[in-house]
Amino acid sequence: MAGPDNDDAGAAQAWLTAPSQSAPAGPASTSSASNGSASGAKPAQPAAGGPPPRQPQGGGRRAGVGQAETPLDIVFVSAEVAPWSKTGGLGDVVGSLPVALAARGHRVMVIAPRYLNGGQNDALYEDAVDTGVRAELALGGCGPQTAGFFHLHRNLVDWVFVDNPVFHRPGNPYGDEHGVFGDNQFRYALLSLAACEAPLQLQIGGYRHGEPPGFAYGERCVFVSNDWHAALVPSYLAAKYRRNGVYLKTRCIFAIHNLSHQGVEPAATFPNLGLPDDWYEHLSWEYPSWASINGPAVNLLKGAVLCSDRIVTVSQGYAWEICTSEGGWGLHNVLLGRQHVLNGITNGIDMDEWDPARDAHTPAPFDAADTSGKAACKAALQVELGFDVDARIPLIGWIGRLDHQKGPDIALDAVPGITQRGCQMVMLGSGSAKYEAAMRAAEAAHRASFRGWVGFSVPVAHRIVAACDVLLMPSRFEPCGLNQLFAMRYGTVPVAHATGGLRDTIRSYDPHAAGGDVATGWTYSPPDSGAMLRALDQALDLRWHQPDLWAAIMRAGMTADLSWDRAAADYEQVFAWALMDEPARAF
Ligand SMILES: Nc1ncnc2c1ncn2[C@@H]1O[C@H](COP(=O)(O)OP(=O)(O)O[C@H]2O[C@H](CO)[C@@H](O)[C@H](O)[C@H]2O)[C@@H](O)[C@H]1O
Repeated sequence: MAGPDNDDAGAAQAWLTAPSQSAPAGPASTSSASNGSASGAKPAQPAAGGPPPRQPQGGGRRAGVGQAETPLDIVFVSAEVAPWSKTGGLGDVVGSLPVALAARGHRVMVIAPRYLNGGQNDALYEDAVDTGVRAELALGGCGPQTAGFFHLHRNLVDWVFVDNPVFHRPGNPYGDEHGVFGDNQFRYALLSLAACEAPLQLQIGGYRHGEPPGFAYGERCVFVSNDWHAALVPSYLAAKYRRNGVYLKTRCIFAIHNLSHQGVEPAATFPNLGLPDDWYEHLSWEYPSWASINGPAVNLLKGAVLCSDRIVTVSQGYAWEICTSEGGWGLHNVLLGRQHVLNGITNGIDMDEWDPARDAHTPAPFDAADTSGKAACKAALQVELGFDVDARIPLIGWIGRLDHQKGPDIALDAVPGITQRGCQMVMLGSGSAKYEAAMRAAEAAHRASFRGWVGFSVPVAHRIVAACDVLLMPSRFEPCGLNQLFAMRYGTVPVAHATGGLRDTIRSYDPHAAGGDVATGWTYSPPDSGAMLRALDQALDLRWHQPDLWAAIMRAGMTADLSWDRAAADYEQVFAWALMDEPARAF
């Protein structure tokens, strides 16, 4: 069996039977639900009384990239971005949606921290040059702060990295082996305020349509601030800038990738945010009764829901779920109040990075026309894992953060049942120590046919996605999910809990369906191992007894339009709506 891979920068990782190292903590802040097409290609719904929705872009893959009717200056703000600082799906999205928007003719800047942790990952920032600009930031009780800006122009996008000592420390972006960093509210307030300065101060914006470099984006742009870490951007724009006559024509879209993290801290921290006193009401918050702590608090994500011009989340299913008491994490009433500006846009995937015909991490190329390379990938992974090498044995995979959301416990509960069915299974994940221990125990008990990998390794993720027959996604909730999309592109059939983006993107097999589109996988409910095993049984039965239909299911996934160009066009529609309206909070 193979030992640990060392090809993933900065990752601590090991097969469980190899000498194991502790994995970096997963992302976390201080606190903390429709059927659809295979492509997820439903257009965003308009706000009530808003303009009619744009027509869908067509079902199949489009020959070329569309062009924007109105090129805009767009500024993304995010705590993580692939490849520099990805810890999960947020990094994937912010690494690829901006590229898709730039390819459509927009001028796009992405602003994220310049994380230096002393590991191999630091080298990724070497191509970014110091602009020499130092922004003085007024962050209230924290005193004046300085932010530097490093810049790299690549794939038509301006990648800007905010530099400050708070981003230079061992660990992952959000924490280290001791847990989540205690000053994350301050670190991401600094990022958010620096991001507001970047379009005004950086003379980098000259790359659109052959314009000469050397001028600023200026104050007529569209911000896309992502998740709680960038949730102060709409508040800063409204309270600090518009009140002073700046950014009057700018709009801010707030993108929710995961509502369970909201950036909640005690109310006493409000003065540290550098916001005027009268802004407190937008952020004020009482912990819900189910929270383990109580007392007055500030909730950065709540502020963004109230103050941003439009809100986007990453699937239509999730846009619905977060407006319910079950899926709203205490914010459903606030979200219901702004439902008229809330849209769900299903994520795409990076079709270059996740291309089975050109994947540098896998041993053999394949595509929908010829899947023989997939069999080679499976055999290679069986060798690597020390499993029997046999194409007939179903190989089942699971990849994700070891977090309650992703249902690693549900997957682990099913291990005895899966191995009894004669399958092999591999799990890749990092995060909670208790789930890591459970993976170790499962491997010890089922050494012939179960392997776990503790750590974060993009190459291993590619090898598992390419090799497996089935990918399990037992997530309790899933705003969009990317692994099911990667899996479909590699002919790996997803079996997933019918929730959020999983239900939107997987066309579930229905033996009673009369004609129509071929399925791309299975969805099941409720989110427990029994329901998951029943769906897996149906899938395996079909694989054995109707191989032609199984191949058609694989092909349907592999040929679905999962590209970002479709989603990028939907984002453009949201930008256009935002620009038609007055700012949500003028001052
Ligand atoms: N141990 C490991 N080694 C290597 N790679 C690993 C890994 N663990 C996870 N990954 C990778 O990290 C990414 C995770 O994507 P998800 O869609 O599951 O995102 P996540 O839940 O982090 O983010 C949130 O944001 C995204 C983006 O909007 C939503 O899709 C999602 O539903 C929402 O919860 C994938 O690229 C996956 O392959």
